[in-house]
Amino acid sequence: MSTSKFKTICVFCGSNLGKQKSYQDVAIDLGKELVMKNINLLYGGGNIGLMGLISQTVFNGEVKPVENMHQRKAEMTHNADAFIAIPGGYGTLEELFEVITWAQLGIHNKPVGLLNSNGYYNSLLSFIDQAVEEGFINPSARHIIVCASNAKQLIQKLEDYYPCHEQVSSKLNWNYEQLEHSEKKKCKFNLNM
Ligand SMILES: C/C(=C\CNc1ncnc2c1ncn2[C@@H]1O[C@H](COP(=O)(O)O)[C@@H](O)[C@H]1O)CO
Repeated sequence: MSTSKFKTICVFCGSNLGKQKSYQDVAIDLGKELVMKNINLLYGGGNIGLMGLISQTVFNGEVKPVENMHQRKAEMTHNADAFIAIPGGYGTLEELFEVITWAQLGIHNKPVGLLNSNGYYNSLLSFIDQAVEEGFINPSARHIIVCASNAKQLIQKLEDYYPCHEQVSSKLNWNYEQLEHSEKKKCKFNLNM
């Protein structure tokens, strides 16, 4: 069993299974990768859809009852070392954008990964690029999202990204352009820019 920089990763994922088997495969693959790297899974708590699949793959773990959605999200954000979104619907998107927004505001400095299985998130990523082009998303904040098409690669990227991420967010509140040259170089490498 290998180890990771992350003790706990929070996964946002669909309460539906999706129409293609590849979406189910990605939930199972991510679950296996977490087990292999000895990383705890934190997730919404439902036993349906991709949520159910990933939790069955990882464990029959502790269930912590919460009062409401807000408390659940606060617990998830507080207790995770990193976040990963896999395919899902409105709930998944809402959770993903919330942690991105909080990273942008400097509320947390935990890495955020997007598991773009089967190109599921291609159109979302194109939209975000358009929002950057149109001046609504800061180019430095575009790089809050770390993408990969498989679980192993994504966790590796998030681990590589970790020190650089802390540098960017704590020193400069995500203003990449103001980084020292040496820091920029390191970020370019880590963020695949
Ligand atoms: C209470 C039960 C099922 C109700 N469904 C959910 N339970 C827990 N978490 C959920 C549930 N539905 C959505 N979520 C959260 O949103 C994400 C999935 O939403 P999507 O719209 O399907 O993308 C997921 O990450 C959850 O955190 C009985 O178990």
